[in-house]
Amino acid sequence: MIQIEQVTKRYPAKQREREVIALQEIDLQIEKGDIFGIVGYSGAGKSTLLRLLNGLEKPTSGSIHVNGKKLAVLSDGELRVLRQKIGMIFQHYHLLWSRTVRENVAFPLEIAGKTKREIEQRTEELLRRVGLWERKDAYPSELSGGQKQRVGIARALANDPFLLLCDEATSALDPETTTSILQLIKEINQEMGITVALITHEMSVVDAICNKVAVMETGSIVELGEVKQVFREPQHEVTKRFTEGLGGDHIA
Ligand SMILES: Nc1ncnc2c1ncn2[C@@H]1O[C@H](COP(=O)(O)OP(=O)(O)OP(=O)(O)O)[C@@H](O)[C@H]1O
Repeated sequence: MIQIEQVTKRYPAKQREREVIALQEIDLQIEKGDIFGIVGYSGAGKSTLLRLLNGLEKPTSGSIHVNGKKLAVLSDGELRVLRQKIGMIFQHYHLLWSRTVRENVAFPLEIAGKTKREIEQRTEELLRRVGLWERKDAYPSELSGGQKQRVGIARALANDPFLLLCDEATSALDPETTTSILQLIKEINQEMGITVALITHEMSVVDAICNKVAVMETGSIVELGEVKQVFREPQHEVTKRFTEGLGGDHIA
């Protein structure tokens, strides 16, 4: 589904600052149905990789194919259509604070030009799915962190994405809420067949729901493979540090 080949991303030097090589010769494949974890410390290049995946930025060199289409050759219009089919959730939710829960979920449907009736139906369906229909008229400021992330998830699913990108989606949540949000992401993956790519600095998140993992350090992937295998025999120092003391609370 996603093929990343020899991708390098450089940010040119600015006054007094040197050029940054955010990603260096990255090779990565994400297959349909994966819950793919990308883990690394701050500055490793995870967010840059996510921005390249949804076409927000272009690689300096190398190629990215999504569903067989090379991103670099898509027109702005084609990229926009593709991006409607890529849902995204964020650490700080990025909700519209002046809109109710229902209106937040309706927003991407309005942009996609759906009819009022379609929007009403789909919004109700999604809010019921994430367990927030009762709070449909609340404003984000009236919700807990976990509830806000459920709104974010419902909004991300609005246009039937084939891919869900999660940017530190549970990093602002307490452990119990984290477990329930990860459970929901897992269910979405299994029930709706949506492929998930998530970035995190917490190996416990990878442990809980991912089947594959890439460990990043300073712009490179230092370890890659099936989660079980990587956890059983971590090879790289960074992976060893990340996997130390993990108990293996996998969500089935
Ligand atoms: N727009 C930009 N211009 C210049 N440098 C950038 C830009 N975006 C990212 N970088 C640099 O690229 C490197 C990788 O950053 P990135 O945000 O991808 O890492 P990360 O692993 O997501 O870290 P964090 O977890 O802190 O978000 C860092 O050195 C960062 O300073």
